[in-house]
Amino acid sequence: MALYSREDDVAIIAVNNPPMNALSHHVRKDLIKFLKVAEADENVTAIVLCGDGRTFPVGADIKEFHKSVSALGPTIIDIVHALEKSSKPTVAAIHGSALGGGLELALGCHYRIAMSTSKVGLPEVKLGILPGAGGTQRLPRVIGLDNAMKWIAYGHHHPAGVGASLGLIDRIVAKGGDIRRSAILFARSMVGKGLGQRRLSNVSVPDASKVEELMAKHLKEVGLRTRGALAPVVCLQVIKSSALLSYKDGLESERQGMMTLLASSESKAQIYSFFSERQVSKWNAPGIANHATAKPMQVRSIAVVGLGTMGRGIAISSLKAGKKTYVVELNSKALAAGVKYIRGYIETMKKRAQISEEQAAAMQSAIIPVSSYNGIANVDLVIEAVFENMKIKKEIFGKLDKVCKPSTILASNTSTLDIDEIASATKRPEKVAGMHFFAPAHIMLLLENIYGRKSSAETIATIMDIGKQMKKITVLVGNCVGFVGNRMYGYYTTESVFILEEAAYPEQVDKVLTDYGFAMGRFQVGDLSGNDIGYKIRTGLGITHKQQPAGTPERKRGVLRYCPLGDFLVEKGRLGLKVGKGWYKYEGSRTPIPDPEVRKIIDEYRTRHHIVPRDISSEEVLQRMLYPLINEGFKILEEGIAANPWDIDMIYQYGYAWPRHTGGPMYYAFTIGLPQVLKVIEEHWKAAGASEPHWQPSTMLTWLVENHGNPDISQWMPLMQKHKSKT
Ligand SMILES: CCCCCCC[C@H](O)CC(=O)SCCNC(=O)CCNC(=O)[C@H](O)C(C)(C)COP(=O)([O-])OP(=O)([O-])OC[C@H]1O[C@@H](n2cnc3c(N)ncnc32)[C@H](O)[C@@H]1OP(=O)([O-])[O-]
Repeated sequence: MALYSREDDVAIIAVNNPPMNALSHHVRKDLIKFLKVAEADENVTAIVLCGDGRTFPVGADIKEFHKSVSALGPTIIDIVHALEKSSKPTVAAIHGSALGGGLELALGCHYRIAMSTSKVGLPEVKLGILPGAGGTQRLPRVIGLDNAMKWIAYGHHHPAGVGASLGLIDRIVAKGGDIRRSAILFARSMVGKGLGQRRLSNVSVPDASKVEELMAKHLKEVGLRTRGALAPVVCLQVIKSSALLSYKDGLESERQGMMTLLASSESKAQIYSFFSERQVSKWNAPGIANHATAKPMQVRSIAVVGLGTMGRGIAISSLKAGKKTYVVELNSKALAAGVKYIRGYIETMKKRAQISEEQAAAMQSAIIPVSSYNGIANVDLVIEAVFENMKIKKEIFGKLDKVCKPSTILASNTSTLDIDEIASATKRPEKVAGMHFFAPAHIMLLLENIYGRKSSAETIATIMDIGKQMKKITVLVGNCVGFVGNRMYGYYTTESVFILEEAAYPEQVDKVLTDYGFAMGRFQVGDLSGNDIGYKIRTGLGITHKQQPAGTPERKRGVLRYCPLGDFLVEKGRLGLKVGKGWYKYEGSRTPIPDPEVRKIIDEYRTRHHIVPRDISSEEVLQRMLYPLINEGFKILEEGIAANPWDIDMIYQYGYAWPRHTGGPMYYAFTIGLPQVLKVIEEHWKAAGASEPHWQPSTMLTWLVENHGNPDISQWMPLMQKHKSKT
């Protein structure tokens, strides 16, 4: 709802719809009603619009989208026009954030004042839509076309001070000031000053003459930065109309753009992503604990064992979260190198104004270098980040168990290994868990937390809480080889080399993936992370080409199909970007260049095995790259390793750069339709049989299709649970 009050001659209309003052239908009704009251009251000379509680309105109510209530009048644009039309000065008093429809309301006001700590922006593009309450037409009239294109096409939130420098905010109230009081005084001072030019629909766009040039510039940038997404392009086209058409016709173009985007699968995927991102923090470890009941332990200090690339990043994340951070290397040279890197990184963040001087000083003084395990006996949490080797990890956990106080939680940053086996090296398995960070750990937003069979509720709640304190998207999953992310990714890479054998070169596969929306294709990613990583894993499994006894068929490992092309590359020194050659060659930059040498390796291999390359469609490449991963996702849900499909999707968006506008692998499957996905998987399974088990259809996928067709993604788990409880 909204509340109406008077301070002498100034009317105050305050939105009161916790937690974020979203502009739900009942709020919109109140706003129109109170504006009429204020307009009709001859004792009112000015009107202040504000938000109660945490913030000014942060936009339309996203929960109403794709429901009929979103279109029920009054709409936000009706309120914008009522604010603008008012014969009395209207002032938006912004504290917290004014975003989306909230900022559009503020743009309807004749004046805007804001706290210096506030944020403003039109982030609709991140929901796959555009500012649909006049924002595309009104913002360019205030801050110019160039800035408006940047703000709207990328959807960033901007400090109020930046808004003030562009003329969007008329006055800034210093931290600690009283925004409502300032707005009342400001509104009163504007009475009788004339409102003509304060009504944005009367004003023209300042840099309208540069429209074509700006359009070309921004379309190019958007193409590179948000590959394959429709909303940024439609946003730009609609903003363009603000320079070319009347305000009224521009609004019509905005309305049409909004209809197109609202109907797109992209906006549904983005809205799903918005809620999924928040949903993952409401974790559940079935039979052990959940977010509502389990209490985290207070963690004041964290020790990071191993200062390689991962350990350094984890230590920086710990310092950023304000923890006393012990950094551990038994070798003094390695310790010094690690500490030097971490200290240098903090200074760089300070220079780039990413952190303040005080924060940098606090982080520097919270680093405690240690060269023996005894030095970390009293820490609350240890995160081990040494080599991916079970024997070494077990040795370390055994030692930590002996020296650390009984309450210390011991976590491993393993990306694939069995947490229960690691825990078995200790006498405190209830205090052992996995915390799988993604490189570089201080930058990547994903944290995949793993609970073991014996992890306690408190241990799980604590690692989830630490993820939140580190400001990561923290997803809880169960224990299995590769957990969720890498277990699924394994089949993505497996299938990619099968495609090379049969039909395509790396650049052709990668192009299909970048056209789909990935920033990089699978082979470019391989080169970037180092092809030797996969090679080491395959060596650990004893399956590389060189490890086989003479006479082993090159394309088989037991009954399984195998493709050794990746092995050949590494054995020829083509480790990837770091050595200037891998699946591609690199000539002094990170730009991948298709390499005739690689084609030769593939061609010779095909000739040796009498494979005649065939034409392959982009559709087949995409299906073969993505469907095995989706199929494995269903197996992961079926086994209870992930509690919900959105857990998997968030892991993929934040850990594997899955294009957000398609929602993630599981949501994408829902968009395509589960029956269609299953049909393709079954065809491959029929053709490949037991030699390619990743095509064996998941029981859950099959059951859902046979019994429910393509149920809404929110229903997958409830339907399965109901079915299981009956059988
Ligand atoms: C159909 C025709 C329509 C035409 C008109 C179009 C008008 C307009 O152009 C479209 C829009 O405004 S689009 C909107 C443009 N605006 C945006 O995109 C801004 C969206 N919001 C945000 O980005 C973040 O919430 C903030 C940065 C504001 C705060 O971050 P923080 O401090 O980390 O807090 P938090 O954890 O994030 O949120 C707390 C709780 O609030 C919930 N909730 C939040 N906003 C909501 C909303 N608008 N709605 C509903 N709920 C919303 C959130 O789900 C969570 O619920 P839970 O049940 O507790 O999990």
